[in-house]
Amino acid sequence: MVTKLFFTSHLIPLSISSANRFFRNPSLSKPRLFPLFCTISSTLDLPPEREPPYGPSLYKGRKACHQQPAGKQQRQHGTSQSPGENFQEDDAGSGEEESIVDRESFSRVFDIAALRVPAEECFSLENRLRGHLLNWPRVRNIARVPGDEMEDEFKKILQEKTEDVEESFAALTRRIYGKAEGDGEPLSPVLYRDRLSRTFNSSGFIKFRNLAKISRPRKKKKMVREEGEGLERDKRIRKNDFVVVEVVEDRDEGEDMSGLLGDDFKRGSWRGSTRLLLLDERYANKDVEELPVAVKLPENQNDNADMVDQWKEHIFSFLRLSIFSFSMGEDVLKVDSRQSASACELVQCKMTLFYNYWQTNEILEALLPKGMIVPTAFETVGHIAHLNLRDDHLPYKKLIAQVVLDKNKPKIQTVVNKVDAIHNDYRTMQLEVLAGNHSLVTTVIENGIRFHVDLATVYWNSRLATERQRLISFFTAKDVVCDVFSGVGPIAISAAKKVKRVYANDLNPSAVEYLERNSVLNKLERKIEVFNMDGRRFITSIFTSNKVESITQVVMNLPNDAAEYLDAFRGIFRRRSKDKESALPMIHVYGFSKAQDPEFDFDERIKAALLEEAVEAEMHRVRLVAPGKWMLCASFILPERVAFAKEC
Ligand SMILES: C[S@@+](CC[C@H](N)C(=O)[O-])C[C@H]1O[C@@H](n2cnc3c(N)ncnc32)[C@H](O)[C@@H]1O
Repeated sequence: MVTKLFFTSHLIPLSISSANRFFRNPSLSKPRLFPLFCTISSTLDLPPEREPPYGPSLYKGRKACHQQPAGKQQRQHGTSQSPGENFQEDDAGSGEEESIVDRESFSRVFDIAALRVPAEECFSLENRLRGHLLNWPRVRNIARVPGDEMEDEFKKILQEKTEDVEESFAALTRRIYGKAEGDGEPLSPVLYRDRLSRTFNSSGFIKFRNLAKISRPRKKKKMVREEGEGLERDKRIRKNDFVVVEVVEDRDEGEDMSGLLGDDFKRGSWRGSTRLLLLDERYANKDVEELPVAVKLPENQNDNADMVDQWKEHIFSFLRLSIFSFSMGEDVLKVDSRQSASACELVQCKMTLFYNYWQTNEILEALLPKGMIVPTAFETVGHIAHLNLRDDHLPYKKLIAQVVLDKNKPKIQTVVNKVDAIHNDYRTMQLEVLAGNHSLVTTVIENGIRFHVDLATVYWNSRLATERQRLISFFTAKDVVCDVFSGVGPIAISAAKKVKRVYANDLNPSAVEYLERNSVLNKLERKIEVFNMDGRRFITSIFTSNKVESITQVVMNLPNDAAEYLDAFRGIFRRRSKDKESALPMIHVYGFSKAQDPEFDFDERIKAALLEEAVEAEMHRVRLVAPGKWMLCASFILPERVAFAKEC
């Protein structure tokens, strides 16, 4: 018999005395490494004036009680374990590094009321109860618990008329104990295998080669047995589970039938397959009478105030608590005469939300000192998340990185932070790996093109993807492109897909190596010629070679200095006759400006480098790279006077 259990209020804000408690490895929580943690008094206390928020929150619920490590030993001996613990060990078992965040401390248990309803009716009831069901992000309001599914064979037997109860039960026994020799009843595959394995000894496997294979039970999902608060439960917890719903049942009542039909057996199974419709948190621990009319009323009667008596009648049929009883002594399955196909019952549940449930900001808010801005934004380059931590975050950098990693796996495998501003010629970033694997070689897909990148040795900026697309959209199939500062080739290779030919250059040997690799990777190596030299030398040599006549577009993406390389274009055509028809190339040069009028400022720099006033550049603001600092792209046709200048 299912009974309702009532709990006292559970909305107790948790008080955690020190963030050190969130560290799994005690050595990492030492003040030596994280000095500021010692000063944190409480991260999960709500300010007194604030109500606990509606919906799931780390400020609400009970903390799941855990049995600390000894884990593996306990499991081997079949003793109890907490969900959070199992969840973490599953992770550890899958080869993950041990986390410095104590994930278990983020498990929260909430009391929830639910209607246990016949499986086949749950969707229509879900519709009908809309507005009264649990509406928490990412939590389905239809829940399943172990033992809620009845096998078709049993269902068939139970559907048979009750007069034939003895026969039904005999059939059931035959199926369970395999006593069906010669009576024509097919055994279930499990019983069939069982009988085979009992019929043959180990050498018999030779005769039935597949027997070993079919007899081997499928790898079971880990079963966890937990004992706590006077309740006993079985449940499966998969690695990615972030919520577990358990029905709270009174263990003293009725017979303990677990084990009779397998570990998942529960009394509820006998009434057919069921599902739980989780009711809104407002209805937790409420008595039947306290439930809203809409939940209790039969359909189409919601607005009829005179139907109170009918409601009451309905409540009793709706919330019937006893459906079947099972008499072991008589070996007879008795079906309660009040059984109804649409019987529902109100049950109390425990819903546990695990670490995986909470979002990055919720976890970091709990971990970091009060008032600290929570860093949640990051850039991604392939499998790498790139944080830009502020100075006050630095004492917590590993913790922050771990949470970012946990919350963004499997896409993110490595979390890094920029150690210093970019100073070097190759524009590479000094990165510190904070969490995850230490490989900075990754694959990025941009506009359908794959690039291999080693962030330790080459430049890459995913934020420029749109700009690169904009630029390439101007190119045509007739163009010949010259990329002076090409890096690993995001512009050069994308352009090569569209244009006639590309000459790509970079000073950084590693960038050039990746550029070549990426050309091959994208099967464009025949259209790209790669150079490894200083940009100025490259401009001079390419324009004095016989390739010059064909170059129509020049890209100069080195925003810090590119404008100052423009002087290399002075006199590049001076050995040519002006009469000879040669197209002057279009130049796209990038630059930064902090000026009030960035376009004017950049234009001045271009004119100064070219020693030419008559430059008609079209300016485009690419993005604001820092407050008041713009990245710009100036596009102009190389003035004839510059190209044919006699002096350099
Ligand atoms: C801002 S990155 C741009 C790379 C590429 N265009 C992109 O969008 O990713 C500038 C590139 O110029 C290269 N570089 C720096 N100084 C150079 C020079 N003097 N000559 C040629 N390349 C240079 C760097 O190695 C770097 O790869």
